[in-house]
Amino acid sequence: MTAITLDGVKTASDIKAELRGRIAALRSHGVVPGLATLLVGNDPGSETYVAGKHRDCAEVGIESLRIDLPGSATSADVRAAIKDLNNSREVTGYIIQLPLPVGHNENAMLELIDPAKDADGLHPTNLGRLVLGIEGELRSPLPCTPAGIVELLRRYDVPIVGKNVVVVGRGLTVGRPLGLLFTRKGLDATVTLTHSRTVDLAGEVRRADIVVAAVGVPHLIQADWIKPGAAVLDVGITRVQDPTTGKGRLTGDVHPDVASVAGHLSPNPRGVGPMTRAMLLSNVVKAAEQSLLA
Ligand SMILES: Nc1nc(=O)c2c([nH]1)NC[C@@H]1CN(c3ccc(C(=O)N[C@@H](CCC(=O)O)C(=O)O)cc3)C=[N+]21
Repeated sequence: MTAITLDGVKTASDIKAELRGRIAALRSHGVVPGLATLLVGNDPGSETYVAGKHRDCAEVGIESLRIDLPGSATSADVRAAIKDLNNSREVTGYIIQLPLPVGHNENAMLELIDPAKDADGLHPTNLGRLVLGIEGELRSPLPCTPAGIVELLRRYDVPIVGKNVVVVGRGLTVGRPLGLLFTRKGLDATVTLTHSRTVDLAGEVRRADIVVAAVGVPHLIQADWIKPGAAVLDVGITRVQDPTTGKGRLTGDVHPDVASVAGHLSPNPRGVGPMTRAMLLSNVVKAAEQSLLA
């Protein structure tokens, strides 16, 4: 038996097709959604992701603006760029590409984002609304990777209510908000949030109906840890250099043999990554729709 592939590229493409119509409607009401990215330094991974976000915007009809600061930018420079983005009339939503180079206080910078323009859902107000469980998604953007994971499961009819979800990793952008999202009313999963000090990780994962691996340790999740038929989402990405060709390659957190045990498996790349980008677009469109109602 081999797992059903949770195809992030195809699903993201379906979502983009749906968004195109909503963006056209916004434009006909005089609202032009615009996404900006703020990138500091020149980490090659971050450059790739930012480029992808601008390509996606062009595909669906969202204007986009790219602000790139050199690695030598000071925290005052970053604060000034954030202030400009908050004040810009063209920018209806934006993200600060993480991680920022060492020496910058990421949480302090995230707090400076206008919560109404927070396309990543990482401002404390929006994370707070996630904790409070304020319903009506128009009210607050959800962090893109958690939202993308749930959307991918939904579109493949993977049941969530009452299921045991084991999340591996407690990071700000994935694990921690995902635990909050899965336990919301309506999703109603039972969540175990594991991390580097978890005593028996394999034992925890073995109880899971849904496993989300978001740690960035190549092939950490082994086939014999997986309950037969479980859904497995591979989120972590590590850039590894092929020893023979010297070419860069992406490796996920899930061992390839998991495909013979799992019921559903998201590949990596082409799984959660494209969904993350689709949810970013969705957050921008929702915020623009919200501005029409306000
Ligand atoms: N403020 C902020 N928001 C983020 O959402 C955010 C961030 N910072 N920092 C880094 C992580 C990582 N992330 C990815 C997005 C798309 C792919 C993606 O599209 N990956 C392609 C492969 C791309 C490639 O070839 O490198 C795929 O999975 O098929 C991956 C990872 C967003 N993040």
